[in-house]
Amino acid sequence: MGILVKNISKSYGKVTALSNISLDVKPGELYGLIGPDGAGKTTLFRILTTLLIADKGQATVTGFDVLSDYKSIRNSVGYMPGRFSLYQDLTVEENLNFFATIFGTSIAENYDLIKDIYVQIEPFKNRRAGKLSGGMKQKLALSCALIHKPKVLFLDEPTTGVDPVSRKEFWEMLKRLQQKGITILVSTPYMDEAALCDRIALIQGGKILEIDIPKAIVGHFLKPLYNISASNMYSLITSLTHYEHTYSVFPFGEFVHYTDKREAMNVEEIKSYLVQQGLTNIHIELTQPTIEDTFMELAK
Ligand SMILES: Nc1ncnc2c1ncn2[C@@H]1O[C@H](COP(=O)(O)OP(=O)(O)OP(=O)(O)O)[C@@H](O)[C@H]1O
Repeated sequence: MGILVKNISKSYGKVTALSNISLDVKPGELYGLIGPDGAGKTTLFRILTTLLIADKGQATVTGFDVLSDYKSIRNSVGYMPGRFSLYQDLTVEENLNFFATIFGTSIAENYDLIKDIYVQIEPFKNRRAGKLSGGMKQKLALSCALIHKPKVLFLDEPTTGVDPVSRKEFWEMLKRLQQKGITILVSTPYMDEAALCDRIALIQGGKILEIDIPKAIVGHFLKPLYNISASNMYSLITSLTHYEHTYSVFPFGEFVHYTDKREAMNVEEIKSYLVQQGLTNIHIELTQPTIEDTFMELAK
């Protein structure tokens, strides 16, 4: 009994935040909700943590219904919202004590579960939360979300605004929590983090584009994909955007990711077109699609 979402819809006035969303998260799964800002991720988290009521559809968390059993859900889940989950004027230790107290427990009682994470911020336990770095705030917020031993953990964009090293450490912590039997639903706008989940749902504009294991998601990208580079990135993108055979083009690190409308594409033809456009140092090679490519294609 993990999380079950069936045909959930939610609008704010004229804005449709979620449109007929269905998904299921298996017990013990690390499940990613992947999508850009405004995709509807926070709205879904708020519905599942019983802070918001959906307009339509049903949802259960560990078998409890979000409407009729909301009290049981609140006792058995941990929620780390994207922003403002900590009391900035309380110290690290006071924040943790506060969250433990409202759930009728103590830091000592559940220390085992948070130990790995908390030891890293314990040296700063007398520092106010408002004065912590992004990575430290994130560790404290996770400790607070875990202090009552939840069965399910909801993490809304936990790595947004966090440096790459702390992001990596954070995902390692999530893997360890998963091994302790906690079901985790995590949202992120970072496509590279998607590959670290057992399963992912790609979401945009309140709709699910695709659900699968990360490896299989890239299998949904069917066109040959090319890495193209040249002396001037800006005019490379502009030229390819205006090329009559272009199907898709977008910047990808030091390259442009390109697909062609034609069944059989002629690399030399593109090269000579780009030379005509005044570009030099042109390199074109086939490449493997990433989750980001698949997302862009499905969102088209
Ligand atoms: N209280 C609200 N009133 C009106 N519109 C809202 C409200 N909350 C969210 N929205 C709109 O609903 C849509 C989905 O927002 P939501 O916050 O769920 O997305 P998100 O994927 O979490 O993105 P973000 O990371 O930007 O919060 C957006 O268009 C947003 O502007």
